[in-house]
Amino acid sequence: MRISKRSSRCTCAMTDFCILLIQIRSGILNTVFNSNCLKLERSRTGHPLQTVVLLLLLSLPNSVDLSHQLAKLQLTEEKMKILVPIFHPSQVTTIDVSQLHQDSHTRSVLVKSIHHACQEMGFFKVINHGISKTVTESAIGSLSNFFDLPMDQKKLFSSDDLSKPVRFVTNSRDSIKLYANPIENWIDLWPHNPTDFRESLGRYAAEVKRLSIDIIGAIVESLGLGPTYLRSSLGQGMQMIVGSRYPRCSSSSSILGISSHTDHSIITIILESTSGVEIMDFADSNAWKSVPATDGTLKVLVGNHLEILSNGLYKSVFHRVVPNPERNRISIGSFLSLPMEEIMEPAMELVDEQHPKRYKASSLDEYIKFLSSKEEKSYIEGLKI
Ligand SMILES: O=C(O)CCC(=O)C(=O)O
Ligand SMILES: [Fe+2]
Repeated sequence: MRISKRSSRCTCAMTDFCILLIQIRSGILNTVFNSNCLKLERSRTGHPLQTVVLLLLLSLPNSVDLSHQLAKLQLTEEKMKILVPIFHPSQVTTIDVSQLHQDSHTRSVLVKSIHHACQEMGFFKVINHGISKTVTESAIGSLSNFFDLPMDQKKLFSSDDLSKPVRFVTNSRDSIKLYANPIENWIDLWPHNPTDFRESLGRYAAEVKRLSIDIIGAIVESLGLGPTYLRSSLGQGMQMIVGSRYPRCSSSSSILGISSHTDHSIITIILESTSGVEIMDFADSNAWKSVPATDGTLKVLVGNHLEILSNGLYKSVFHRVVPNPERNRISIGSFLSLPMEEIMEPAMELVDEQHPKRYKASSLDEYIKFLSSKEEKSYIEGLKI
């Protein structure tokens, strides 16, 4: 393993607090230098890592055999893992959903935070969202039991047709897509093995749909559109549930669970058994940063159809998934959109002479057709005017 330093001058003293951004991919350690100064991020436990990392880096000539250095410093894979960059907690907005229903002042403070998070980061976390641990744990548990089934049973749900309401796919992860709203239209197509699959996943799907509608209410308000904007359509909106299992994979492997993409939805809500989501920080030279999973917390991501609605004020967030080196990772993404044929277009209230329409109208149906085409441009790029 070899590394070349872009700058050999480090202006930091050993005692300085700097942030070192290290990414371990393809067995290569990339150090990112900022203003000629090593930047050192706090570990997940909150302890600065400058001693160990600066010892490592200050001992490096321009090009060194890093494995040897790591061995010398006894930097095991376990220790290296905590060096993957994470968003500083102060950068990540956490919305206490229970407070959205308190007095109007409290709501408007939260709506402002949501506006900031959607505009600056493209995602936020939610706590006190009203979905109980029993519901989330049994959804994750049933899904995990489904993935444990022999491949021939899971493959009963495989298809080349991307528009199938239930579709199992196996590649760098196992995943199953389930259309989920209105649930009575689809649930009979879902797997019935394990026997509690429909009940556990169905319950979670219903609760996360309610939560999504609530959050979209606050998001449209944050755009100045009034909290009931879209609401009547969303009740009948298309909700896709995508359950995934990412096999445990060494952190030195180059395999990604899912590569960089944006979601088609208005918003996506992610429930996960363990960390793995990385978000592109466009305020920091498009660096990939992880957003560690925390118990009881869900992640909310801005999707393409919200980018369209907001006329580009909120951008759909680039994200990817990195497998966990210690255990399999199970996640459940809930993607809420308007009903299949209904078009999403920039809100008229956000379009004027200074802010001309920046996106063509598009429906979910068109997105699915787009997926089946071999178009090179991304869906959202193709809609830009
Ligand atoms: O597994 C996850 O946490 C996210 C999955 C995802 O980004 C997707 O299915 O679009
Ligand atoms: Fe995604």
